Amino acid sequence: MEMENETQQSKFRRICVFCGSSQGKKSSYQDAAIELGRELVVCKKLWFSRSEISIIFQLFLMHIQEEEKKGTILLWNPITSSYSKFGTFSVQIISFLSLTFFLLVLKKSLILRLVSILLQVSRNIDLVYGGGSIGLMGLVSQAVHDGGRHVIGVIPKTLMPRELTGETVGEVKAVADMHQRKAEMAKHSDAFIALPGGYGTLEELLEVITWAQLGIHDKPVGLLNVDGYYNSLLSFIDKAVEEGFISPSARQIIVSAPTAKELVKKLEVPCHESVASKLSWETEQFGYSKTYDLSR
Ligand SMILES: CC(C)=CCNc1ncnc2c1ncn2[C@@H]1O[C@H](COP(=O)(O)O)[C@@H](O)[C@H]1O
Repeated sequence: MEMENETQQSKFRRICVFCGSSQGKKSSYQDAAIELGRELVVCKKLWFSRSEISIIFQLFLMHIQEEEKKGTILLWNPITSSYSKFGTFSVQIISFLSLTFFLLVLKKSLILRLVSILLQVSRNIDLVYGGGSIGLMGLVSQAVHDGGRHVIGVIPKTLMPRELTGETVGEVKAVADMHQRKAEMAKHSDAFIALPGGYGTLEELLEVITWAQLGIHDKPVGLLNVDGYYNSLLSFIDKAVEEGFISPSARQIIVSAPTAKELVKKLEVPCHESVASKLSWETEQFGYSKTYDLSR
């Protein structure tokens, strides 16, 4: 039996999340931020690998053999209407039959459903974000931190006073300004996700899309379209494609989904090809002497 996709372990080590410094009016935005945080930490495992099945049955067999040695396993004999002890041969027959039953008779979907209820596996993705505990930023960072993953907040020195950003969980990276913040956030991440947000979120999102278009990085960019919040932005982008301002291949840079689970799953699949040749991000234009290579 072919077990595709044997593991759900993520290919991403760190994801950068852009989101509102406000919580938004609907509770669904806040729920989505928490759900995204949890999704980075853990996901339901949907598959057993062959080696795992074999281990489970070995353990099952060992358990039955132990019980059989103790003589605690009794078999109901309908002919004599009495219980008799379970022999080693019976143990082997039962183990063989149950294994065959599991692998050949039970439907794959049923096995998967059972397994997805029973098992959880870590995604183990760390978070990079704008720092602070205000708005959706606070909710997503707290969820990742609570899940035991590393959180890196990148904050410009001028925003560091707590009354502006609130208490930050995890590691704080102080940077000179907003430009350096975006470069640092991008450099330390393997993918980007935008939750609902305002000007700041839009600016950060559009910048990483533009960088992908220019070939500065080829990291996936996801839009968490909670309750259709970004529908009008997506329509506008489609209009720009129609009118010839955005190329159809550059349109593919944005991957969107209504839930965190679907979005992270979509991002795991290689999505956009490098739209332009790879460049190194020269930040001299912003007054830095250092060259940032965003490809990590
Ligand atoms: C001075 C002031 C109003 C500070 C508010 N406090 C903030 N602290 C940290 N990052 C922020 C703050 N406001 C906006 N940002 C940045 O802009 C994004 C959110 O902006 P917005 O709420 O979508 O538009 C965040 O990802 C973050 O990178």
